Amino acid sequence: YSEDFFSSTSRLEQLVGQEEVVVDKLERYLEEAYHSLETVRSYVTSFREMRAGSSIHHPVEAFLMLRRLTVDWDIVEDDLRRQANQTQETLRSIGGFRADRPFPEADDLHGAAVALIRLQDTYQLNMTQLPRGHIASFGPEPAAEFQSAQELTARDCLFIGRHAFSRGLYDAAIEWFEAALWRTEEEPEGAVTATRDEIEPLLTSTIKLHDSVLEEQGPRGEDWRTNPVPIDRRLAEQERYQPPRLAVFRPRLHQPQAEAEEEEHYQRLCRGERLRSPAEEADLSCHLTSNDSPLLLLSPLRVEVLSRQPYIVMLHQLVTETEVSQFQELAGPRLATSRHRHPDGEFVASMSRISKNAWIPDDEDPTGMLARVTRRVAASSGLKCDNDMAAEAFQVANYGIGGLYVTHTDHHMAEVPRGPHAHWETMIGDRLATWMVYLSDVPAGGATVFPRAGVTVWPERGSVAFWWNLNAAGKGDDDTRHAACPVLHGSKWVSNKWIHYNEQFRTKPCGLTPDAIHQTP
Ligand SMILES: O=C(O)CCC(=O)C(=O)O
Ligand SMILES: [Fe+2]
Repeated sequence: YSEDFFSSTSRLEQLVGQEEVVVDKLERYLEEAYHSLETVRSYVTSFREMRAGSSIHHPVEAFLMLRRLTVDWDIVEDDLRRQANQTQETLRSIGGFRADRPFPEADDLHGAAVALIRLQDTYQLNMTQLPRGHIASFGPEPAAEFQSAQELTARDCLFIGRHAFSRGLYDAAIEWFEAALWRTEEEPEGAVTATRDEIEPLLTSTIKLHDSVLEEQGPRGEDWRTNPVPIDRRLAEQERYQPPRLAVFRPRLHQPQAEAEEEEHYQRLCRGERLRSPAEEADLSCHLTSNDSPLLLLSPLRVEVLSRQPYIVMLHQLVTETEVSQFQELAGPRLATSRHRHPDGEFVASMSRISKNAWIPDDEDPTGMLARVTRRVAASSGLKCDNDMAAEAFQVANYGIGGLYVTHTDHHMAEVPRGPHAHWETMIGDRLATWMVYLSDVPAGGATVFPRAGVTVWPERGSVAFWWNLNAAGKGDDDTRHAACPVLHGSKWVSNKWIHYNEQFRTKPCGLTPDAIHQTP
């Protein structure tokens, strides 16, 4: 597989530097080309002026004409030839530059189109504003707005619409084709990127298909999606599309959810909606604790309890600004497209996890920073982290625009492990707890959400989300199912440390009941 660009902002930042080199070459070429073309232009102008007014019977005109066709012509020819060489040279130089390093391919553009479709969907972005590059933020802070320097053209909207169509997202395709239509009207004459004639038939046939898919197959399936009601008024008036009463959304927390329901919870939490009632949130609080660790005596943990059951906390400002930067520097060059575990135990590149990540063992950090933070993980969790069986190496992840991680559990040993690492996994036990530090603020989107627990965690640079995936007896708690929301604006970096069950048996015994849970720090 080739390393893509769209799945991480870190990679996109490198790409800006690369494009700049190409643009510098083009700019130099343009300057030289304009210079050469100047002599060609003055030759042309000189002839035109003579034709317009004077007569060849004038001796000066006669002289000038002969000069044009001899001396001047040599110069023009030289300049044209020089320019041809420069064109060749520029092509060669840019070609060589591009061949030496990775440049994006069609897949990257498709990835970016999918990201826009997904962002619009998850955050219910306003379709009259998005094509103009205007988005509003979602987050704990007061709403902010982000305006891009450039806008999407009619052709861009058409491209994205086609993309939505080919993925069976007929509702989104219609919205993008409609956007393409009104964008054509805003484009100045002479700079039109797509025409009505091109878009309208597509829109019409998509609406037809939308309605017939909805009529025959329903609004949602494996590989298609439509609006709940047909676009065609006459079809929409049918009895079956008359909702008897307004469908009210009622969150159902702390119980297994069907896929569509979990998705609904996920999207609402990503947008910052509250799914828990005030009564359910009443027992949440903040406290300071040194968690019985001498390491935290002078600077206790600043714990914000986000959920009691499952126990999820934010440990505010536990990693310093310098450490955060060091994490990113260590991980940057090692980032590779994230993979996920295929049912047969192998790891495959993934559309359910759009990010790049890297694993960094503590002893590969010559500064000793990772080892120091690992000791802080142990102190703040009260768990052993000092060998390979107790805890995994830090995993650092960087998400791209629209980058996400679909809902999952971090524990994965409800079934007996299979695949090449099965023996090792059985020996170390499942992932008891997750310690995840945010290495960046995210201006819009990018929250970590728990659809069943009804919790949204907003990224905060230097702060740590910590939760228990297993109960005290080592059984997986599926209410910890969680996901990373798509990044709407910004760059999201996190680093995880997963702490395993079996090595903790001396300090974390089972509880008095089979379903006792840990609720520290
Ligand atoms: O990035 C996030 O917010 C969550 C990441 C996560 O769940 C994971 O890496 O397992
Ligand atoms: Fe996770």
